[in-house]
Amino acid sequence: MNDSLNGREPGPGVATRSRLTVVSGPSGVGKSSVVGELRRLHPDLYFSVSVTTRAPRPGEIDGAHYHFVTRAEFDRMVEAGELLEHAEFAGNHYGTPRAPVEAALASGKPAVLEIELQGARQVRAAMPLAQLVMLVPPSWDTLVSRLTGRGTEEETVVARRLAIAQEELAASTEFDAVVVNADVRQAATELLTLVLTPSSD
Ligand SMILES: Nc1ncnc2c1ncn2[C@@H]1O[C@H](COP(=O)(O)OP(=O)(O)OP(=O)(O)O)[C@@H](O)[C@H]1O
Ligand SMILES: Nc1nc2c(ncn2[C@@H]2O[C@H](COP(=O)(O)O)[C@@H](O)[C@H]2O)c(=O)[nH]1
Repeated sequence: MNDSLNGREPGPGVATRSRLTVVSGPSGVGKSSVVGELRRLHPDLYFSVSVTTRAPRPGEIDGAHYHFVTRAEFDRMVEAGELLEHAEFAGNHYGTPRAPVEAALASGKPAVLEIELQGARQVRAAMPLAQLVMLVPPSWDTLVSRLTGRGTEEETVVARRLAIAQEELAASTEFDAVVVNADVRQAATELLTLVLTPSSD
């Protein structure tokens, strides 16, 4: 099967081996850190910028870290079918703009999404040839100290995210690959190999 559009038929002249990789994993495991390193290792990949209703953290830039949108705008995008997947996570809404991902894959560029579990499941259902990678911490205590040490969320939000983290880690068997984030550079190198490996179909 041709995998350029991850399960859908390509148009004429479309490159054939680009692939969508979903990077998921519990809050605080280091997804942004590892994907940031992946971008430094291979700037030519396509990295999706999500929309979110969450307020920006200090230092986050609209259009770079996220597209920060109102709930009304988020709902409009959902209604218009502009999101490839979307989910509510710990009180905020997040989604992947569809058009840029499809354009990247159609042009032959591997694309990388950094999203939570519900979204990963939606991508798997819509694009069966997408590759799902879960990033896991070396230990539960490490995850707790990374999330609390980041200092970006209040205690109640940290507790909420850790409760969800237990469910996310339990779903690791649904994923095609599991990468342990003990060292950011090492994890990004492993991820790069996965991202550049074509699907076997
Ligand atoms: N391998 C690592 N060793 C030590 N610290 C790390 C490592 N990876 C990430 N961190 C630190 O852990 C914290 C959480 O990392 P990061 O924000 O990348 O996680 P995340 O999975 O993207 O979180 P969220 O899903 O909540 O956005 C940050 O302070 C980051 O610097
Ligand atoms: N389903 C989606 N999840 C997303 C998307 N963009 C980010 N995320 C995930 O949300 C949580 C919380 O993120 P934070 O920036 O508030 O810490 C985390 O797991 C992200 O990976 C998306 O477009 N869809």
